[in-house]
Amino acid sequence: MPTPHLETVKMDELDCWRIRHNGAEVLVAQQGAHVFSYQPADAKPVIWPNDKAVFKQGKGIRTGVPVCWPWFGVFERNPQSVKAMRQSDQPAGAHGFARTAIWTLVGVQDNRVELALIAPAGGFPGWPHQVDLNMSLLLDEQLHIRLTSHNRGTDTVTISQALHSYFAVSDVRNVQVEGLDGLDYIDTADGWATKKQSGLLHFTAETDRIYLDTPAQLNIVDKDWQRRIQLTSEGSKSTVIWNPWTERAKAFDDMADDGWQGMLCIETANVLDDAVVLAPGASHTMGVSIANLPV
Ligand SMILES: O=P(O)(O)OC[C@H]1O[C@@H](O)[C@H](O)[C@@H](O)[C@@H]1O
Repeated sequence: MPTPHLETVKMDELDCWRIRHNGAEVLVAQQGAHVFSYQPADAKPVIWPNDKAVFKQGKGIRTGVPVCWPWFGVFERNPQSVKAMRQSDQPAGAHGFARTAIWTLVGVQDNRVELALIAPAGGFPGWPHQVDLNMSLLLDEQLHIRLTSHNRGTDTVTISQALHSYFAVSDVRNVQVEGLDGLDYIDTADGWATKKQSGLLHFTAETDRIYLDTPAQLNIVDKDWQRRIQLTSEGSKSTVIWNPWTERAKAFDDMADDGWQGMLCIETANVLDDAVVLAPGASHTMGVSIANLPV
C-alpha cells in the first residue's frame, strides 16, 4: 500500500506517481516506468522541464528518463545478436517497446518505489522471450535508478538498452561534460565515423554520439547555474550523448523550436559491443545515480 511518501497524480492520459523525500520530489509515469521530473530540495530541476512534452497512451514522453529496451535507437543499427531476438514482420519502433508499456507497481517503501514489466507467457508481441524487467527508484540525497533484466526463459537473450536521460542545463552551448577525454566514440551524426574525444566535451552543433568504454562517473558542469550534475553508473560501459540542435528540434512536435538550448541527453547504456547477453536464469542491472552538486 502507498505510504504518505507516494501519491497518485494524473498527467493528461497517464497515471503517474509523485515520490517525496526530505523536500525532493520525483514524478514517474506508469507507462514506461518513466521518470519525468526530478526536483531536488531548494534547487533547479535536474530533469529538463519540457512544456511541450505529451502524456498520451502509447507515445513516448520527450523528457525525463525514457527506458530504451530491448533494443536501442533505430532497430536496424543494433548488433545482429540483438536483432535476432525479434520475430515480427511489423516495423520496429525506435528504442524498443518498454518505454510505452504499462508497468506494474510492485513495492513502495518509504523513499523507494519498485515497478515491474513481467513478460507474458510466450514473451512480448514480436519478441518471444521470458525476460522480466524491474525498475527501482530510490530517492535520498540523489536519485538512484536501477533497471534489472531477468531472463526466466530457457534461451540466451541479447539486449541493448539505455536510460535515456534528458537533463536541464542553463544553455547547452555553455556546459561541458567531464569524464570522456581520450575515449573512442561513434559519431552517428557524421556517418557513424569512429573518432576520439580530446578534452572536455562541449557543444557547438547537433550531437549524437555513442561513447565506448565509458567510466562509471561523468559530470555535466554548468557554471552559469553553478552546478554539476554527477552521474554514477553501474552495469554500463557505453554512453549516448544527444542534442538535436536547431533543425532537428524543429522537426519534433513535442519540443519547442528553441527547446534544444535547455536540454542535454546523457544516456547510461548497453549498446553495440556493450550489449547484454543473458543466459537462462541470469540477471543484469544497469543503473545511474544522479546527484545535484555545486560546481
Ligand atoms: O525521438 P526518439 O525516438 O525519442 O529518439 C531521440 C534520440 O534518441 C537518442 O538516443 C538517439 O541517439 C537519437 O538518434 C534520437 O534522435
